[in-house]
Amino acid sequence: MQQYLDLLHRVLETGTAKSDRTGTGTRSVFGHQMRFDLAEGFPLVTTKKLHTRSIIHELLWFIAGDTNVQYLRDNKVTIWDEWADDQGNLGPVYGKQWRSWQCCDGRVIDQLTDVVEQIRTNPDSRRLIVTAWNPGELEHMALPPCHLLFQFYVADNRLSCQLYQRSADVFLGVPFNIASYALLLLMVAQVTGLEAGEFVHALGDAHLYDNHLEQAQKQLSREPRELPTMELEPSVNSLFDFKYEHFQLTGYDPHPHIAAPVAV
Ligand SMILES: Nc1nc(=O)c2c([nH]1)NC[C@@H]1CN(c3ccc(C(=O)N[C@@H](CCC(=O)O)C(=O)O)cc3)CN21
Ligand SMILES: O=c1ccn([C@H]2C[C@H](O)[C@@H](COP(=O)(O)O)O2)c(=O)[nH]1
Repeated sequence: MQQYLDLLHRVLETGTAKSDRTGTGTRSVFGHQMRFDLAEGFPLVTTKKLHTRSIIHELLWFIAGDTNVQYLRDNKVTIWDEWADDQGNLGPVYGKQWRSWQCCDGRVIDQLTDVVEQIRTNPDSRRLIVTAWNPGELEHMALPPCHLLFQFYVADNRLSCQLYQRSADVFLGVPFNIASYALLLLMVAQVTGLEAGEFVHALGDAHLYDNHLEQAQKQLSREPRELPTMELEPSVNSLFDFKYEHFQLTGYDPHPHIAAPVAV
């Protein structure tokens, strides 16, 4: 995961001090690209231990179209708790926009179902896009989407995916985001009968919060290790049939976890 360490290094060395909505303060750079070839292994940060259970459950929860944290709580995933209201609702966040985007003429669009169908039937399309940035609904969301638009691309029987992330918490959020989209790419590749190609990650405001700087330095002092392998149950042929038990991670041997406070 040299790509990730390069990003940490760039933000630490060249980032501009910038205030932010949470009042924490950040070091920030604007515009960064990372590329991960899934043939080289599953891109899970090895310089600190990541909680893959949270990453998998969060992705299954997005794909199910769910926007209430109850499913996450039932599975002991707490990463969205700070943003939920007292009923556990987050408003029309990712799950709603991916699976049931509401049009003003009353139609409801299932972008995920549509994009999988388009990859199968029209793989050369340059419109293989899912977007969560719904300006008409932003004010009702607990947090406007950070990973807000992704595009698929098929060439040489390989499926690639590029994500645009407007705002990136480099220490806590980004390792989750990379693993989550790499997993989504593996899942969509399997159900469309393609090989997984590259995950391309484009960042807008890429920042380290001021209370994550020591933790970032600590990671940079560690030697990256070999990437693990993620295997999916091969009999699953619909994106909506994946369950937690269908994912098997092997060969993950990270350095110890590094705790950091999340900016709310
Ligand atoms: N400031 C901020 N950063 C984020 O990354 C973020 C938000 N806010 N708000 C919405 C979601 C929630 N996400 C989060 C929230 C918390 C962790 C976190 O605390 N991670 C710890 C513990 C992991 C766990 O409990 O599973 C970590 O060490 O990775 C990660 C992603 C990503 N998003
Ligand atoms: O998937 C995610 C979700 C959120 N983040 C981070 C990026 C920012 O630090 C905050 C959001 O604050 P804004 O003021 O709305 O930009 O959450 C992330 O990195 N990844």
